[in-house]
Amino acid sequence: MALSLPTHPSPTVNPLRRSPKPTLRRVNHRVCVASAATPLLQVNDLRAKIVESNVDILHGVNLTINQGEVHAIMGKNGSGKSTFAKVLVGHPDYEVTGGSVVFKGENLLEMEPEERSLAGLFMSFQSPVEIPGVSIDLFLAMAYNARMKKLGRDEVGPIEFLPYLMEKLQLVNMKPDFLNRNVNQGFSGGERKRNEILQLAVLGADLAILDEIDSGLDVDALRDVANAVNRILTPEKSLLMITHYRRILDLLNPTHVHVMDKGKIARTGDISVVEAIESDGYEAVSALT
Ligand SMILES: Nc1ncnc2c1ncn2[C@@H]1O[C@H](COP(=O)(O)OP(=O)(O)OP(=O)(O)O)[C@@H](O)[C@H]1O
Repeated sequence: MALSLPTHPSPTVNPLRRSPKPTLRRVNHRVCVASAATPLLQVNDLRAKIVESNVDILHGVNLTINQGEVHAIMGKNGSGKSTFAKVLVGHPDYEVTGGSVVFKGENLLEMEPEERSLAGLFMSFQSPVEIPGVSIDLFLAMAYNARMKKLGRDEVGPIEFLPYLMEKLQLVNMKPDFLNRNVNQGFSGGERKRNEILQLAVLGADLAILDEIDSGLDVDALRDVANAVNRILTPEKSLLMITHYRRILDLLNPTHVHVMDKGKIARTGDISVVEAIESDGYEAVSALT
């Protein structure tokens, strides 16, 4: 890795994170850090359409996420879950047609996708891209240093970055030889998901959006990925996950479960919402609003 010499302090302390002034509270088995004033993410009446076809997909999404909360969005296929997540990170396929999104007190919709990531938003994609010829360690070092540069901080050299990377690799229970693989090339479904979680561990985020991180995983891989997410999550970090399955919810203990229907959040509750979905189906649960 051709990187400049290290100049910032211990790499085990992620310099991308800024310390809040927390007060502790307990939500659903997790000790959370309650921000005194503003929510971490405040979405109001968000509307969006597909740029190419002009088809409206989001029809007024409302959602509030505070520091330390774990939110799950469920819903029928095609209800708009992934579109919502992609609109949050600024995917160019979609145009916001109404509403507002405030992230850490700032207007998220005015930021470029890269700025959103720098501000502390991370998203895993259902189908991550392959990058032939670029090894994972090099990719992660480049991504990490790109952030350092944007933040006006010194880049990190290999001598400092590698121990930091190895620590994160251990955190997500992956073997070092994984780092020599090219990004997502020839990866199994499980390896792709683990790679996404490794990226999250290395780059850090105040709000991680995980879109179907559990899809296609065998039971052992699912438990590994969930354990890794639990180890990455600290009390002041928040998670928004999209899933169809209860198993990951049991492992990640969401504080809030939402049901999306026709581009809106149709119902919000705790894990009992999942029980209602399992016994009565989405139609019945959405119709309760
Ligand atoms: N870029 C796009 N081009 C064309 N259609 C799109 C695009 N993005 C979303 N859609 C359409 O918008 C609707 C919502 O899609 P979205 O992927 O958000 O649903 P979802 O709730 O995540 O579904 P699933 O549970 O199957 O993943 C679908 O009808 C989908 O085909």
